[in-house]
Amino acid sequence: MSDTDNLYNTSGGHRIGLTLANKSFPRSFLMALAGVRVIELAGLAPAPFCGMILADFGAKVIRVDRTKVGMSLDTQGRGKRSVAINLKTSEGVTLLRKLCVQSDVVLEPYRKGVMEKLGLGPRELLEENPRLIYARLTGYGQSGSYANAAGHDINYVALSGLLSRLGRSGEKPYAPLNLIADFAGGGLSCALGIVLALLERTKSGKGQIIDASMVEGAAYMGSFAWKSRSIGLWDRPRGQNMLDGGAPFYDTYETADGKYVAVGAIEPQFYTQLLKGLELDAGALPPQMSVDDWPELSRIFTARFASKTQADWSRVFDGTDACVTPVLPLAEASSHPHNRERASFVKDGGGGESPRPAPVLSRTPAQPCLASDPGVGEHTAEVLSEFGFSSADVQRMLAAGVVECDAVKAKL
Ligand SMILES: CCCCCCCCCCCC[C@H](C)C(=O)SCCNC(=O)CCNC(=O)[C@H](O)C(C)(C)COP(=O)(O)OP(=O)(O)OC[C@H]1O[C@@H](n2cnc3c(N)ncnc32)[C@H](O)[C@@H]1OP(=O)(O)O
Repeated sequence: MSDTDNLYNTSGGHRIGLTLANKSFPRSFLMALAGVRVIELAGLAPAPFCGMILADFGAKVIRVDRTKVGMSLDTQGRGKRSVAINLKTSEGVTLLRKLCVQSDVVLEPYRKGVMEKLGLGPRELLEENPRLIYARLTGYGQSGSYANAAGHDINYVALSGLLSRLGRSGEKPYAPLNLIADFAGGGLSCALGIVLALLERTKSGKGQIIDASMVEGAAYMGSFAWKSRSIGLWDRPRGQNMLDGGAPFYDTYETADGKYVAVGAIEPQFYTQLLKGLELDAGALPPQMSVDDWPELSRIFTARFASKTQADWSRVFDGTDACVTPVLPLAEASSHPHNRERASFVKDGGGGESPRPAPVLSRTPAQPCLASDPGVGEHTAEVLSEFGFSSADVQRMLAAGVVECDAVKAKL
């Protein structure tokens, strides 16, 4: 039995406890980022995802919410605690500075200059805590002529160059959800920067500033698109190349029941398996790499795939190297046998399903918190007490509107 088997059961994806080398350990000690304290200033999507990754792998993440907002828009709040602070008061600013002095990482998602205006820029905070890692996650970075502009994922992907390559032939560029800049190039790459800075700090003893631009993070994530131009992968217009929907052997097809399958049979030996499963005679078809014949081959494949249901095609192709898989809706991904066997999805206390943190570390895997996400100010009193504030201090700040507490959720 592997360590992963011990960590997650294989029926519903619930964590059933941690047992390594026949010993039981408390949850927090075994995670890779145990002992790391993170202050995350509440943002829209990329910084919350970054904070959730850090929390999943064991960091203590405190989300700083605004006061008077009622509810949080953070859907990536797993494993975090929330403190609500009014940073438009000088005492709120002083309070945040005190939290940062005792922390390892501050993560801020605001437009360039916002933190400096508040007196919370890297100069001030690193002077008070030279070990602090100051992560700035923005769209355009801290310099350049767009640095002050508002924007969202689609704008950052556009400026990275990648959006020009995404979309079907003859159609306009198409942004695939907000995955590329917000999450791959933003939250995930910022988390990598933080982990790298934490690693480096073990040698230098010093913190540093991370300038995470989503334009650059997206472009970097897409390095393959730039560097594989040398082998002609992108010579044709958008949507007419091998990996962007142009090739019949790398595409999706509708099945008889209105569902879809994904085909990725690139190598000749896998392509042979695809033709075999489709019961097509290779000798009667144009060669696989005859680009001019791709539209014709696509029509043949389309007709074939439309003749059976998705489940029929799974029966044909499962267990072969044809590289054909069902296109699963989100709601069905966790119940696919392969994902179920690996417990790739977890259920939280409220029954909501989401992906288990990846990758799996053999000795110190992530253990996602299955409790409900924090409400705004749910942990204000608890966290401030941990940072050394007396309950009289907290009561005074509550009365002055410097901080807010969700009394119901905090069970005060
Ligand atoms: C009707 C609306 C429904 C909305 C439903 C939303 C559902 C979620 C949907 C998620 C969509 C995700 C989309 C696709 C994305 O791409 S998210 C990525 C967005 N871009 C970034 O994060 C890049 C970096 N950030 C930014 O560029 C900007 O923050 C922004 C996103 C353009 C928003 O700009 P803006 O609202 O003007 O805010 P900023 O200039 O950053 O200033 C923030 C102001 O808030 C203040 N603030 C912060 N914390 C506190 C606090 N605790 N207490 C009191 N005040 C606080 C700051 O001081 C600052 O104030 P000020 O300097 O403006 O006076």
